[in-house]
Amino acid sequence: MQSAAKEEADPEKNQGRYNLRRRKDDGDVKEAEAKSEHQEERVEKVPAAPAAPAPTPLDFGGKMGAFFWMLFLPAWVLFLVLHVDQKDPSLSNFPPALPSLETFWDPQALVFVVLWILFQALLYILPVGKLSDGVLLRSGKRLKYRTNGFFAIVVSAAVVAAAVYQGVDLTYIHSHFLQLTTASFLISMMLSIYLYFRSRSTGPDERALGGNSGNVIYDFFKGRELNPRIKEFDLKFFCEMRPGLIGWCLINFAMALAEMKQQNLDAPSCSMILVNIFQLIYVVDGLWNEEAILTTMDLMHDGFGYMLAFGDLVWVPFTYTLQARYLVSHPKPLSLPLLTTIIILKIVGFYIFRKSNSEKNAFRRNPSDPRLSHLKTIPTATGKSLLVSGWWGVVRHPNYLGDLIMALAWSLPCGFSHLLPWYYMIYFIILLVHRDSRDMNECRRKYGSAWDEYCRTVRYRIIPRVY
Ligand SMILES: NC(=O)C1=CN([C@@H]2O[C@H](COP(=O)(O)OP(=O)(O)OC[C@H]3O[C@@H](n4cnc5c(N)ncnc54)[C@H](OP(=O)(O)O)[C@@H]3O)[C@@H](O)[C@H]2O)C=CC1
Ligand SMILES: CC(C)CCC[C@@H](C)[C@H]1CC=C2C3=C(CC[C@@]21C)[C@@]1(C)CC[C@H](O)C(C)(C)[C@@H]1CC3
Repeated sequence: MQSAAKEEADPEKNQGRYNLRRRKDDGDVKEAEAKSEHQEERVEKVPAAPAAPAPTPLDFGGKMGAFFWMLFLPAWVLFLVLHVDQKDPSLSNFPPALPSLETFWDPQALVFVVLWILFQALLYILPVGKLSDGVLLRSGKRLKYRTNGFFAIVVSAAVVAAAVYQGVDLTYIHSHFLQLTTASFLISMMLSIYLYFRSRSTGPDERALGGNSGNVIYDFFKGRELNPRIKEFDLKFFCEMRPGLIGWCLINFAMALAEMKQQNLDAPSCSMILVNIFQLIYVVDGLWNEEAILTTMDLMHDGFGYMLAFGDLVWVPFTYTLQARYLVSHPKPLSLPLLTTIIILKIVGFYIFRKSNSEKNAFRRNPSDPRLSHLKTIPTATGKSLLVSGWWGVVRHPNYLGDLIMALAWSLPCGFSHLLPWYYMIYFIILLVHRDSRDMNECRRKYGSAWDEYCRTVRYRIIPRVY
């Protein structure tokens, strides 16, 4: 029989067996049997790589659903882009008139999008910033990620500021929004096709459990390969954290300039400043805590396919900026009580969001972290434990709760004249409720009775005593 240390170092040889370890906070490690009830000490089973894990059940309405979403999502983006441009973007003016086909296409817009992505790729590969460890993969490997997102947004901001100072007119982004969206859509489509074809030469350990049904359309949509890389360049991590996310802030800033131009203002309106600052804080926080993304669902479980490529490169930059775009031609003065309420909501939401995400990330990175020793946990048969007190003892997704409160603070500055700027709030509720149910199924499959015990202890999913 191999020693615990040797088994851990060579997980390939340990298929089907577990290495049981009980960790005390003083770092003492000894072999032990796992207990099934709550316990003071952390019990960690270091998992051996399972041979051929069962694929997960189909999601998003299965094969037909994937086909529907692939067509519906770009159509929905097009609707939002065109509808918000109308003088009166109310539901009674649905649908917006379709422009002529040639209006969709502008080669210059494509060049700008490509240059932006290349610029972000350059910042990503620079040997600046930390190299962070990803989670342990089924193959027993652990990937390294260059987490220099904060550096990337600071350099991007400096470059954009210099360009504006030199007289570059960023309101081009406002006037060519449709063409920029089309260009980004084309790039996301080409990327998805590339991802699908390259995934055919990957082994089972490199594939996501959820994107390998055998159905071309479903797998293309969901994504087959878990961590597609070109040498050290991680495509999923890069796309999720850089061009679209930083592009979101760039577009918001361009909308503030467009508002000043269109409304003949010396400075952006108060609502526009709030939306810009709030969303900038959200993005900067994500990049500052970039390492935490490595323990989120997308990075750990989802394959990289159309859904995420489109989501990262089109959906985020061109729909998350809707509030700023709306405000360009629909100014909203804010009363002092409303302004104060909005700011308080943002602070409360952000606090819950950040604290809960950091707590889970710190726990997943080091279950023996002395700063978390006061928290109760439930051991599971996979070797990982579940937090059952602290933020993750209040509801099962405290991070979603914080995110939703922030989303409310982003929509309120746009007022109640139209439903359109509330789109993000409505979409986000649907997205997070669906993500929560996807995650519940995945965790039940992974953790079995331990997950049921967690759900019995922490009864509510997102909102205490409500849902
Ligand atoms: N703005 C946007 O468009 C979006 C923002 N988000 C935000 O991104 C963040 C990440 O979200 P997401 O990836 O969906 O989900 P989570 O970060 O909540 O990750 C879920 C995973 O956490 C682990 N986990 C669940 N419960 C526990 C527990 N009690 N103790 C320890 N680990 C637990 C499980 O993974 P395991 O056990 O395998 O480690 C589970 O699969 C959230 O703040 C969310 O609001 C998400 C989607 C879109
Ligand atoms: C197109 C579909 C309908 C849905 C696509 C979903 C994607 C847009 C989102 C899936 C998870 C995301 C996250 C963020 C952005 C949106 C997507 C890509 C995130 C990077 C935003 C910033 C946050 O701080 C975060 C926690 C890092 C987010 C992680 C998840």
